[in-house]
Amino acid sequence: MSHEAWTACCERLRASLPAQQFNTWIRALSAEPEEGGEGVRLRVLAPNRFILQWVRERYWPKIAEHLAELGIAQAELQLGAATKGGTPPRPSRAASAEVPSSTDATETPAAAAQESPPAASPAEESSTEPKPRPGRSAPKRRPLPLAEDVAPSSTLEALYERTRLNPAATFDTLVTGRANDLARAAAMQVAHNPGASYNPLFVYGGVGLGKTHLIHAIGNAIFRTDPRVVIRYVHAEDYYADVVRAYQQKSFDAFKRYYRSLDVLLIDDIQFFQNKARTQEEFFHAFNALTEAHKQIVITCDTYPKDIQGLEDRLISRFDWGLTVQIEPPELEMRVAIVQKKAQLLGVQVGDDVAFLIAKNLRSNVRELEGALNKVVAFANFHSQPITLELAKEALKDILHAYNRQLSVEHIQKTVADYYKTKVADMHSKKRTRAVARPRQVAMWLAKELTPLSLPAIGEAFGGRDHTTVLHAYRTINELRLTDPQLNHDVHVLLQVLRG
Ligand SMILES: Nc1ncnc2c1ncn2[C@@H]1O[C@H](COP(=O)(O)OP(=O)(O)OP(=O)(O)O)[C@@H](O)[C@H]1O
Repeated sequence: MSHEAWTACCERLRASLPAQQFNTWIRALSAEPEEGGEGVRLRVLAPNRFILQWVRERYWPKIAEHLAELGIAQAELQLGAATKGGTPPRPSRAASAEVPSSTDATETPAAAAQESPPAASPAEESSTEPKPRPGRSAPKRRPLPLAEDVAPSSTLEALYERTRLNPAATFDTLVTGRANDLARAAAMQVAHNPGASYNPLFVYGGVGLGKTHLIHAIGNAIFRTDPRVVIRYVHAEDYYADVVRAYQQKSFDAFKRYYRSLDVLLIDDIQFFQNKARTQEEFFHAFNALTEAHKQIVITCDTYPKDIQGLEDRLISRFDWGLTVQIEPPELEMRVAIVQKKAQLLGVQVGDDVAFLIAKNLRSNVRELEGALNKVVAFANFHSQPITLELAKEALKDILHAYNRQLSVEHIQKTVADYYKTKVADMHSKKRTRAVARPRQVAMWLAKELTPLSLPAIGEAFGGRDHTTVLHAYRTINELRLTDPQLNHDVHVLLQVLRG
């Protein structure tokens, strides 16, 4: 009776949980009647403490409720293996991990490019303080340990918090297509075998194409397999801020100890190390120490290693040691799939026609796709209407209008040059005086907002500039719009003029 109840309970859980969660956490459990029990008492067994703790925190109330409805009044969750009925299926150590989303760890936001010297800027103030843990003895683990137990005093939440990972960015929530399948496969390999496969794994690609998502997915997968692995996600700007702080507070020992104590270092947007000599030096030594100890390093960047400007050769050559993979802009089908996946994650129904509308008009980056979907969902909520094609067109009319008018970059450049009384030729020139550079940045910003062109294509139209220059201009103007009323007014007027 109790075995049947357990089977029925599992069926209910299978129906109510995402497959990944069910396969990872519930299939790992087994059940047996308690000795001397009359078929109404059940011991549910978890094969290790990690699973025990996770199931207890997340699923046990629901499991107990189902069992009660199925006539099992007393059920207990314990550590142990089933003594009969075969070995329960073990959770897969494969990398398609799912980390429950109830932790409050947040993704470190990518801030705008910063070329200023390392003074105490707000970006540094808000950066994450390194957290050296002097009491922690150097790990002697090769290979990384299995998930057999977790120190009872450290809750999973606390361990997870230290990683700075975003629980929503997993392999499960990452849509795969031609644009990222190699990068994803390499990332899964690394997650499966940290420190032993590709070290470093270097992922590069344009803005908003999922590089950050991918390295969080690696971290989340490793954490799920073994929460004792010391993982840290850090944005390169925060690493830089940590270096500055260590310098100011003369705390380099603590800084070094902390970064070298990691088992997995996930460092995002390494192009921010450009021309920051001291940061590069520190990173060089941390890199060497970690790789020598077979600790895993994963790096993301917006360009191929050899194309990063202002980075020391010895660092660039090290980036080549492991595997370098690119993420490309997604093709239409993949963009449609991404919109649908994001809608599913938001818990909303979006028809193929709406997904297609968004995917067709927003081509260059996934973040924009997401932004458009959010706009449609917010619009529907606000008007209490279902998401139809008509509603989506209305919600996105600004974007579609810009797209349909096929505004050319040339037209934008001419309009901006007229407005600022400069020459169109200055849009292409290498001149960097403020009077020329600012209108050029405004024009780049407008080109990005009002045309479906990619950053490299916009850069090309502005005298063959690199896409990072366009990105920098875009971020600069976004920031200035918040702090400089005159510039904000200028942009507003130009938007009106160009949108007609
Ligand atoms: N293949 C994908 N499947 C699902 N979501 C994706 C995919 N690619 C990107 N995204 C989503 O798009 C958004 C932007 O991605 P992400 O921040 O990882 O880009 P990035 O390449 O790191 O950008 P940046 O260069 O600005 O740092 C995120 O919300 C991410 O979840």
